[in-house]
Amino acid sequence: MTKVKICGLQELEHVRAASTADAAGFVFAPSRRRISIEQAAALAAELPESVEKIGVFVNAGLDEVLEAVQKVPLSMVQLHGDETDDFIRSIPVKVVQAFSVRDIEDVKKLERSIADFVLVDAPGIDFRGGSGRTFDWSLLGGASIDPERLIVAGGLDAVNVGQAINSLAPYMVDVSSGVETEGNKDADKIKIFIKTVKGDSMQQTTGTVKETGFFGRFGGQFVPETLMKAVKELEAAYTEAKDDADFQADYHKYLKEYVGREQPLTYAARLTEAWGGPKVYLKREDLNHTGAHKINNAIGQALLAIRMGKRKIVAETGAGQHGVATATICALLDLECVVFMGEEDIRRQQLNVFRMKLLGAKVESVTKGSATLKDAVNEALRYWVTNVEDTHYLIGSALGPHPFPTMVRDFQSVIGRETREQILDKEGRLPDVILACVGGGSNAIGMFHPFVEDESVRLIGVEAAGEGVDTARHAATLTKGTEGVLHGAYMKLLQDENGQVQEAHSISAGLDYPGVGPEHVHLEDIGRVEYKAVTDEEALASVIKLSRLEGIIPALESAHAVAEAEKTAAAMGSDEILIICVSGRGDKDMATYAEKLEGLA
Ligand SMILES: O=C(O)c1ccccc1N[C@@H]1O[C@H](COP(=O)(O)O)[C@@H](O)[C@H]1O
Repeated sequence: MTKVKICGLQELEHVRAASTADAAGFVFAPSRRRISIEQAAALAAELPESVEKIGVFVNAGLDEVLEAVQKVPLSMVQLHGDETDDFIRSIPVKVVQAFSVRDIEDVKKLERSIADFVLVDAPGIDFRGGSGRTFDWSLLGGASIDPERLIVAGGLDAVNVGQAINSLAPYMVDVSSGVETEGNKDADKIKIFIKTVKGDSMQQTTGTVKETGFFGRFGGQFVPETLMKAVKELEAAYTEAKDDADFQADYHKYLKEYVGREQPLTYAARLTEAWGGPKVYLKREDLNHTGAHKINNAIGQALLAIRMGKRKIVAETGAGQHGVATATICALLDLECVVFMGEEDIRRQQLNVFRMKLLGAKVESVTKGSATLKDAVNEALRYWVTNVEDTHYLIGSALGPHPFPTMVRDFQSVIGRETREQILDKEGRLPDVILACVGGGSNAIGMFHPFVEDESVRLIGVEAAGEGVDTARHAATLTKGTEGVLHGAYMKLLQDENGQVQEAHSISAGLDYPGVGPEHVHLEDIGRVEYKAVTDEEALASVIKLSRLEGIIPALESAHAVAEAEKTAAAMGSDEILIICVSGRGDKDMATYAEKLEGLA
């Protein structure tokens, strides 16, 4: 099992919290975490003998290192400076040599290390280490280093450590900033980190939940132990609620009286004429209160949270539609609401940011990674880990650990159920083709689910091809992704050969997620649903078409489904029926349309 080191300890309370770790680090180098040899000795005395006591130095004199080894006493020494091989040989205990990894040249250097262990870290900012930043783990892909000598550090925390272990299989993981709050060590975070790695790492969880929440081979509950209780509690609460007539009545009352359901299935006469093929119908999720399908799910989960006695909600948002839906429901039901949103998405979707604030939600800007949806999910998960007792994570798509993908699908299935009844009513038969856009995949799974058993109905999910699926800038997870774990579920995702999650791109903030809901991956796997990809440019052209032909300005996400529908319709006859799910309206995208569409129009 991977060992854990908690570094930068300065106070007794935190030393105690770290007593179940395998190693404790004391920083003697220039740092805000620096302590004296005497202080380290007093703290080390409180630790069990089995815990390694590691001193961190940067270009210190040999006398200082030897004094610390003897007085603390230290069982290992960690060197972050430019220490020579002779210096390393002079140290009477095991030595960890740290390397900042920026490029392949750094990897070559660490391969030559004579130290007992090699520690890989991100380059420091103010000091030689402890910056809280991750480095590109894939650089170690071809490195000739025995994993039994490898210690991984740099920006680790309870959320990403599972992925670090899965990618690099190191001897030990080392954390400092990731177990701090506002620059100080946090006893809860220390315990959570240790438990995540030792008690129930992502790898170990696999075995325990094989039976639960899988769609074929996909899904599951790949979460740290610290979230397992909350996930199980949610699973139990949802299992009970979904069969409870009162809960269902309440949920449907809000859908009718607050969201404004049922939404029409509009016959698109001019689009039908322009495409010259099948009869085209539009399922009008754009008419929902708050402007998109997201509210169907937000209401269901908020009611469930209240049923579980949780009155605080955390959510992530990409385009802002889920954030607005969540903030809306929280205002309505008097729940506290925090929404994490990538800085890049905040820039693209300012109107929705203001809406959320106006509704009383706190919007937290996420600057890590690509500062988009996946990073917002990471931060929301982190927040949930530390506030799990009184907070429900109201996830916005059919993603995450079981029961989220099933639960979100069920709450969104109102789309497909209404559509089914409406088309039978209007045409007396089922449609030939249904299309919906897929980011995480919630409007699509809600639309498809009631038709999955109807083999005559062709189901097409449409992903974002961004600037093209053969470029590096797309979000076509099902088309180009490979299998792996992301945000608690086994799915398909955009990752490199070392399991590093890649950045997804789409002009549409709601589609640029590098994974996809596990049920979609299963439906593709068994050949029930086809998945296609549409570029930014094609989606923009469809915005113009739908606006001019039907007087409906779609959201950028929905425009992807319209673009693919046009291609599909070209091969269909006039006796056939095609339905497009218009998942949301374009108000939120108006700034992008104003910027991009002048030339095209
Ligand atoms: O923690 C410090 O302040 C520090 C200062 C100088 C050298 C190393 C230091 N700490 C080491 O840095 C890495 C990564 O820490 P983080 O989790 O990214 O904050 C770790 O090995 C610490 O031992």
